Amino acid sequence: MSATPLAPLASLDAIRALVRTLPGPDTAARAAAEAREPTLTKPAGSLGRLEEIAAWLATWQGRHPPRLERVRCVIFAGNHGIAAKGVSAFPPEVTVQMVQNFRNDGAAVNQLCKAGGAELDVIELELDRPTQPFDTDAAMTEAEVLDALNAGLTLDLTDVDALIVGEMGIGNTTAAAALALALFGGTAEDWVGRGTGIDDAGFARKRAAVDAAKAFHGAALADPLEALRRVGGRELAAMAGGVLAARLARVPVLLDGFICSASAAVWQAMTPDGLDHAMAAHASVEPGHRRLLETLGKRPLLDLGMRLGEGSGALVALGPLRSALACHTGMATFAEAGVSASEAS
Ligand SMILES: Cc1cc2ncn([C@H]3O[C@H](COP(=O)(O)O)[C@@H](O)[C@H]3O)c2cc1C
Ligand SMILES: O=C(O)c1cccnc1
Repeated sequence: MSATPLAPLASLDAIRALVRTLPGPDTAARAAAEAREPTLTKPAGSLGRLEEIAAWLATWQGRHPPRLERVRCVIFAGNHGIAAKGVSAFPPEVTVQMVQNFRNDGAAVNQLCKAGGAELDVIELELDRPTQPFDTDAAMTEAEVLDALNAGLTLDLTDVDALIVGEMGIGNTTAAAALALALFGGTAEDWVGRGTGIDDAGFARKRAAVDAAKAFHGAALADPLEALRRVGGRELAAMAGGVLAARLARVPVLLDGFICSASAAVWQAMTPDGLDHAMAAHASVEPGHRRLLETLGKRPLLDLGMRLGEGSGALVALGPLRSALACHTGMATFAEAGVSASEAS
């Protein structure tokens, strides 16, 4: 386990090197969780995916029993040059206005943190300096994307049992679509959805922006970190950084919706096991999200028709996580309870 917080990394190559040496699963902790499960007073497998969650928490915390005492939710906010091109139903100033709402305890994420038992932090990433419009330029310079990655990489995860990263950034479903296309191919139609609820004309502009980005950046998008720099955004890079920091600190991650998942997907595009410590909390209404989760091989825990971002879907999924943990750690075994075990051998 690495010391936390990490020192900022000096280059994208340093991040590439880090991704080549990611810590793997703790197989002893997983074995301990899997050994306990059939001893508990229930028919084998009867708690369904709750059993899988308990083993996953143990595996990626490197601890049995796992725990969920301290859950951290960090919202990163960034502004996007592409938002000036009419790709969102809302104006770009909503980003900073919503940050104020987070600070005033007025947003969905504030209520869901309280309901789910998570600490909330909001990190603003140069809101007065939007990224460049990525259909005609690279969104960020190398120094800018590195700074944003480091905002997540240097999160203090000491004693944190699970991490949720969320975002606020008007226009960022367009950036997420462009990033998903860069990482996994396909067409703009595959990845572009209506985000905050854009009308038909705006939806066409969104697809055109993603098509234009594909044509403008071309083969340069083949490298995942370069794709993040060219078509991503500050909050996307920071979320990716946070997900990587969590892997190094042995902290399991709950992925939120489309923007969060596309950002984290950079690591799986770089190395096949890059997101094994992350579980898909929910399936967003944004159609690109389902496609992305299928591509990543991740089955969402919940499907509640949500399409908000802010970490909201991941926070709701703390319910099933806490339920899984309560059963795994609190249930009596057949021997303890004097309940007869199954007669099937
Ligand atoms: C009031 C409000 C609160 C939000 N909270 C999250 N988002 C979500 O919507 C934005 C992405 O959608 P698009 O790409 O269509 O702009 C992001 O800020 C995302 O976090 C919000 C959007 C609005 C308007
Ligand atoms: O899936 C998401 O996270 C999402 C979808 C629409 C708008 N904002 C976020």
